Amino acid sequence: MSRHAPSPDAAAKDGSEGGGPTKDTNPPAASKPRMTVPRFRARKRGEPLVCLTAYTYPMARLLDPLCDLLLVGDSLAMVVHGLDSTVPLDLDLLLAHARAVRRGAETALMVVDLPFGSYEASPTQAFETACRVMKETGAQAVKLEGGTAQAATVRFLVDRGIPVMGHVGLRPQSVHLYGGYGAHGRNREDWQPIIDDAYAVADAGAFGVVVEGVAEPLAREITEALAVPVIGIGASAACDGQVLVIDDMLGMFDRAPKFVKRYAALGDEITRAVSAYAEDVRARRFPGPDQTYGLKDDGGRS
Ligand SMILES: Nc1nc(=O)c2c([nH]1)NC[C@@H]1CN(c3ccc(C(=O)N[C@@H](CCC(=O)O)C(=O)O)cc3)CN21
Ligand SMILES: CC(C)C(=O)C(=O)O
Ligand SMILES: [Mg+2]
Repeated sequence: MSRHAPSPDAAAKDGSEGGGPTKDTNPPAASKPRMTVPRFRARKRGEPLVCLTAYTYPMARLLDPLCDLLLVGDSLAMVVHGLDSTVPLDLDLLLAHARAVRRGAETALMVVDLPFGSYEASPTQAFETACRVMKETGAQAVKLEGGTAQAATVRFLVDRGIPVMGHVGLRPQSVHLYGGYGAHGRNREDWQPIIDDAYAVADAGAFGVVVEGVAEPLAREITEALAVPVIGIGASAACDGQVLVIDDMLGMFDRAPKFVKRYAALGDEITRAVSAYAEDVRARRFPGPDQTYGLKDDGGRS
């Protein structure tokens, strides 16, 4: 199976991560052709797009055959590193996770968030950061938060060959401006700036737009208006696809947003497994005979 094919390495700068030749695409799997930006864009109003975040190699391996898009989200800061928001996330830390994900992402479209402070100052700053993402991780696209205010930057990157996803509505990097992670657009008089944001990034050449934390009728209006896929998170089933933070939907993160559906309770499962291990160790039940080396000439044991 393609899952067990050798995993090509992305362009890691240092030899400590396995080196390997520089490749920007993996060989396509037999059953699932590699998702590309044009294929993704062509799914507008088609079969809904399945998207999830991934932060590590083993998780990327598991999700890749099941998803259209894997996002190395800046939610990494909160979910994996225990920070209070995405604001402090360090670019180099994100790049290291993105390189790991790239090794497990064979067919899904791989997108990496630009961290807070790494792109907002100018199109040039954004281009320099996005270049590092593309060259050092092997990602196919970047995502950045913002609408009208970032439209010139989106255009600048796309004109220079870097595919961009927009992210409008609830923008977690602006948490301190809003004072929290509340939903947006729950009153019709608040809709226009969000609609303007979505149009602005799409007109600037974004191949898709994440819409987060908005009321259903607004999500529907944006989805119907844009010519590119709208990926919702806490934004109703009206969108062209959905994205969730993987740890939230697996029940591994205890501060998951209210809009998350839990498809598993892996946190509980880990507690159960580790409790059983702890009891076994304390009772000297583990390791048992099957997990113990004997002497080579001892007969039954290996
Ligand atoms: N684990 C995780 N999942 C996410 O979806 C996610 C992150 N982290 N980090 C970055 C942002 C932050 N997100 C969040 C976080 C919390 C709520 C939430 O609980 N909202 C409450 C209101 C809270 C408030 O008013 O401050 C709600 O009822 O919608 C929503 C989105 C979405 N993103
Ligand atoms: C959930 C999504 C859209 C995201 O931006 C993230 O995980 O950082
Ligand atoms: Mg993000």
